[in-house]
Amino acid sequence: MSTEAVREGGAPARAREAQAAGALLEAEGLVFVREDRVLFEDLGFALHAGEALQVEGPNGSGKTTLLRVLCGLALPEEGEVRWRGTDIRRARSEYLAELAYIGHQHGVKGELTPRENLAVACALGGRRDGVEADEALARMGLSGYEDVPCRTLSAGQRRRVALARLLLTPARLWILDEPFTALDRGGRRDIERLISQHLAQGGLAVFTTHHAVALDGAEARVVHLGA
Ligand SMILES: Nc1ncnc2c1ncn2[C@@H]1O[C@H](COP(=O)(O)OP(=O)(O)OP(=O)(O)O)[C@@H](O)[C@H]1O
Repeated sequence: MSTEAVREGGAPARAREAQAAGALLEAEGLVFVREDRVLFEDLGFALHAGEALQVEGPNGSGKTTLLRVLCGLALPEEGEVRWRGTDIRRARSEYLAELAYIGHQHGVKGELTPRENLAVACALGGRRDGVEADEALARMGLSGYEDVPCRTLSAGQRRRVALARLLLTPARLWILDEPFTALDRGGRRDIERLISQHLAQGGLAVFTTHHAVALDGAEARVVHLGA
């Protein structure tokens, strides 16, 4: 059985206090059991505007599962996730309108070009004013690759296409599963800056990673899963 420790986050009472103080994303008393194995239990935290949460733990400890619970894609045995004080199961469409989720499988379509992938993402998830797709691709180091099929790009370049969506999305909450995977050092730094800017503008971010992360002007709180 996996054990779970929460370095930051904690008791339901603390989550309720944080809500009173204006927390946007709250988890309270989350329990998730997979085939008799407790991945996490009594897990809670509260995130305010401008705050980030880093989910750490060894392979198989439940990081992706926790992100899926936070997105409403997996149901916990117990506990609830609230956005702006309302259980996400009761305010699903409002929650999804403010959420950008980039999963481990990042969803970039290989037969589409980077430009087309971003057009689809914007059609589905909305678009932030004032940023063009080509500008986002350039910022992610993809100038010159706008019109090639994504299947011809490297793993790191495809990950950059996926992350370019973050420059275009109007979403307030970013939930990112291993955003640094396959990126070189410059790419990792770009994503750290992107997350930092998002937080500075009042956004929230939850991410998993096996890397040390250096945010500018902010420090991510840490939830550690597993033994
Ligand atoms: N669809 C599924 N059906 C059954 N078991 C699953 C499923 N998805 C994940 N698991 C199991 O749940 C556990 C947690 O998986 P999860 O993907 O959340 O871990 P993780 O911490 O994200 O791992 P990694 O660091 O390898 O990405 C693992 O033991 C895994 O085998």
